[in-house]
Amino acid sequence: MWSPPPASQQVSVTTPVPAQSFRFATPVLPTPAALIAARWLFRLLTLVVKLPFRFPLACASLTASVLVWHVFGWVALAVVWSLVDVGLLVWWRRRPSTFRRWVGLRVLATWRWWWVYARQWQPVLVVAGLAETYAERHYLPRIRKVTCSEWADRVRVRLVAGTAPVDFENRVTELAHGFGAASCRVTVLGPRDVVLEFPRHDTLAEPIAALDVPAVPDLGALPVGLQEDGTPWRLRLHGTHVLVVGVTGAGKGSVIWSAIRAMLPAMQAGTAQVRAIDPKRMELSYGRRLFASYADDGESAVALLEQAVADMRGRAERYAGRQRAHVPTVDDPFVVVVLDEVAFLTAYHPDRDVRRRAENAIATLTSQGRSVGFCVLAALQDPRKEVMNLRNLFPDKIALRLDEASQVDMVLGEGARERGANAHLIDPDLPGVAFVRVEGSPIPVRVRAAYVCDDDIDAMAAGDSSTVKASVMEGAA
Ligand SMILES: Nc1ncnc2c1ncn2[C@@H]1O[C@H](COP(=O)(O)OP(=O)(O)OP(=O)(O)O)[C@@H](O)[C@H]1O
Repeated sequence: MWSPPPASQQVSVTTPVPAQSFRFATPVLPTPAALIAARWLFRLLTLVVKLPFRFPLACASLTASVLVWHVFGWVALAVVWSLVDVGLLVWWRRRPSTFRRWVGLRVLATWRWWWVYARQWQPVLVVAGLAETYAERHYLPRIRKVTCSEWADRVRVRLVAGTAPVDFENRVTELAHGFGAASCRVTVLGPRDVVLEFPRHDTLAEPIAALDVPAVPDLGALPVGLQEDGTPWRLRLHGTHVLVVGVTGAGKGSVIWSAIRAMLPAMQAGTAQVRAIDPKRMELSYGRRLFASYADDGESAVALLEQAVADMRGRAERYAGRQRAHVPTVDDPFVVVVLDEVAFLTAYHPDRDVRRRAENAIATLTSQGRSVGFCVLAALQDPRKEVMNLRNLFPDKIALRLDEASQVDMVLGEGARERGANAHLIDPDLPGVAFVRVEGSPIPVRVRAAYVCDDDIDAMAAGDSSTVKASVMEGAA
């Protein structure tokens, strides 16, 4: 006997008809072989046309070689190439730096483009989640160019339309590991145009000796060390406040001393002065003679801070309605209050009154001192709010080696760790290495402070010592 199919038995007459009751499937048609061949031919032609633009030197050499061989024979070709080789050898011996720039680094870039990036591009990007899919087709960001500098590879990338550079910024760790580099930095050049920078070796692995003292210090850009790309790391003090954060032994002292050293001629001329607070009595006491005032216990530190606040207010009153910016002079010097281990005053001091007064004074100086020529340069081990709730009053921060990953964003601002500022992973054997944000760029830069040893501080304190004089002359040159 006939019985209805089981499915129809389950559907009641009142059940609404689902929207998907009819499904249209895209018909699958076999692509004609001629079309596939035409497509491959088109690709080949595009490659042939693009090749001379991409590798002009290699294509020109190949074409010239073929012509010489065709017209004059293989002996002539061998002679020409021997002469070229001798020429290159002479160039390399006589001008190694230009040879390296024009030949060495270009050959290296071609090799790295092919061996490291082109070969591994697809797997690394797919696994890192940077490949996009739309209408069942896969889209990959495209490598436009690979160039090499002395220390890093720069891979210029064209993004897939509809994606953003932040996708790459959030995957810097995956990219660095994927391409066998220690780190990866993303720089945005324009719409859909980014550069990925992969260091080939650590340029900051060796300690940097104390830098030459500049003859005329620029208080807005004091040389205190080197950036990862080998250019000077310049620290701005005039018009800002700086917080240096790092665990014990991270090298906070080297940042402070490098800044003081770079200001030395201005201090000697009387247009800048340093007032130092040194609760540990280990860091700044050594160069005590250099400072306009010095304090090493709670009471005297608070007195020093309150005096700075009073001086700042006096200056602000004089300037009111007459002058909007501070220009360092002997009468109105630029004042830097250096505070080693600021948490001693704001969190650890047993006297509550000292803590409260210190916090008030630091907050007043950092919120009102910039425009009248007062700067606070403070060092701190633990950046958590319970220890130091004034950290947001410091516009510029330096992250030396930190204890925990979560502290990176506390110091350098949100997103810094995602953009590659792995301050918690800095090698303990590299004191003085830090991440900073330089003006005008959201990308953290890796830097290393120069190490100012006790002899350098002695020479600085002596003032007229030959060491400092010599470096002043070199700086001027
Ligand atoms: N820039 C640097 N380059 C090379 N070595 C450095 C550098 N800075 C510091 N060091 C070395 O690391 C040691 C510790 O540095 P430093 O005292 O400056 O650290 P710190 O962060 O101030 O530590 P703490 O908070 O305990 O005072 C120094 O004695 C020195 O040997």
